[in-house]
Amino acid sequence: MTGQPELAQAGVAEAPVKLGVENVAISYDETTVLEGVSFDVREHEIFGIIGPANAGKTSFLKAVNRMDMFNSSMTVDGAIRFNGVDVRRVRNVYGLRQRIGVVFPLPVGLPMTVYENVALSPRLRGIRRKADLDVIVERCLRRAALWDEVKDRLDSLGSLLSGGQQQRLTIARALSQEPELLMLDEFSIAVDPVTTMRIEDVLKELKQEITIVLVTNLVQQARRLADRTAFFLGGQCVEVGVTEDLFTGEVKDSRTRDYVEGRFG
Ligand SMILES: Nc1ncnc2c1ncn2[C@@H]1O[C@H](COP(=O)(O)OP(=O)(O)OP(=O)(O)O)[C@@H](O)[C@H]1O
Repeated sequence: MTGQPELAQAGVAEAPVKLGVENVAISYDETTVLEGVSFDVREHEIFGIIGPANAGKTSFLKAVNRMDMFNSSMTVDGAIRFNGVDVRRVRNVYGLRQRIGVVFPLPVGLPMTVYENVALSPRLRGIRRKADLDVIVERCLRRAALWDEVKDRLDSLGSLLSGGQQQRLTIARALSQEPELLMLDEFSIAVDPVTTMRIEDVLKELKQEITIVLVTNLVQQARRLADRTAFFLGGQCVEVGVTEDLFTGEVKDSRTRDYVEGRFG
């Protein structure tokens, strides 16, 4: 757990806890891939999670989003509280997922047009007027730094866009849910550096409105964006700290310094 001075330094001290993680362990069948993970993500914080492959980062996001429901081999122990309520006690998982948007590394385009990909969620929320949907679709596509490239082909299938465009479409789709918490898993894997920077700018703006958990293999991306960062390694959360501290050597565990300095991973 992080102490209050750290929170104050990261500028998130006063914010309520959005995601409370307590002693979480995740296993697939008999194999434990993550254990003993505890931290709080505060409202309007960008909370980074860094760590090498197989550290358990994606599994953690899946547990928050209750994907264990669809994978009988996946077991989650401990508590993950969203707005104070354990996600495993939430009956309406569909409703939970509306409030927690997730963008996974490889784009998963729904077999729909660009427009419908983004309009689907607002429609399901009951927004029917075309003019209202148009405004939402444009806003989400602009925020995902995609509007200029697709504004003349909104009726094309999303699957016909390039890989990087599809990735941005998944971001636009996640934003169209108006989530309270947005979790991004290596969103820039298929996106060029210029577009990555544009999306990073959007995330900085978005944190005024929502909370963001950012899993990234790019440690400098965590440095640019995250208020606090957790370092996962080999299925454990080695430490949580103010991001800038982790990059200036003020670490509790020397493995964190070695990782951010590129000595392994
Ligand atoms: N559905 C699954 N069934 C069985 N094992 C899994 C499953 N998903 C992940 N694992 C295992 O869990 C461990 C952690 O994987 P996870 O994807 O959570 O790590 P990660 O830190 O996100 O890695 P990367 O950066 O490579 O995406 C790995 O050993 C992986 O093989």
